Amino acid sequence: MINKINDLKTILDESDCLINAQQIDSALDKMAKQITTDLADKFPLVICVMNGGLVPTAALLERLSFPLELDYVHATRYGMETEGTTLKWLSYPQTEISNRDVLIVDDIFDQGHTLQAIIQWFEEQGASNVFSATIVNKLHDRKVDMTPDYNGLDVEDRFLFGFGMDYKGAFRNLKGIHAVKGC
Ligand SMILES: O=P(O)(O)OC[C@H]1O[C@H](OP(=O)(O)OP(=O)(O)O)[C@H](O)[C@@H]1O
Ligand SMILES: Nc1nc2[nH]cnc2c(=O)[nH]1
Repeated sequence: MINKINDLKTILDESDCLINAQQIDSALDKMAKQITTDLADKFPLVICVMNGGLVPTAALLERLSFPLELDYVHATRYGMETEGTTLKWLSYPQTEISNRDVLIVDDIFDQGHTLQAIIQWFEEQGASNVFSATIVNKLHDRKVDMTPDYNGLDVEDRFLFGFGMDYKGAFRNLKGIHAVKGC
């Protein structure tokens, strides 16, 4: 365990902080304004995509002051790895979805397979509209054929952690977004 903690400290020390807490805050403020304009009268069902969506969802929710409901899905494509594989669903929402306006919140839009599959599932359950929001969009050309309705910031194509995103399970708690040295 001591070795693991020391390794993680080295990863953090050697990382590059690409986006700081203030930049995230102002991106969230802008997203919340747009979301309020679009959804304030729709009593949306906000869906947190666990685990990475936990911190972003909480940060977004405290900026939304209209009636909404909250639920979550737990789906993972990366697990403890830095390369994604097939999406594993670990938990489905309990709230009735048909005829609801749904807003899915996640930390990152990377290749987009996770968000695309989750949106498709909600559409199949009869949601009236499915919107999606991510804090960061990674810039590369390996994407699915869709983009989130709301995105905070674009970021370079490196392995990221912080503000919900993990490095081998750690660092979801960081206020900024960091990139692993050399990745
Ligand atoms: O756009 P994609 O290439 O599909 O990747 C994005 C997804 O990857 C991460 O989840 P992960 O599978 O690591 O699970 P986690 O949320 O528990 O970290 C992240 O939280 C997104 O849900
Ligand atoms: N932690 C983390 N999860 C991801 N899922 C997809 N891309 C990333 C990334 O860069 N970092």
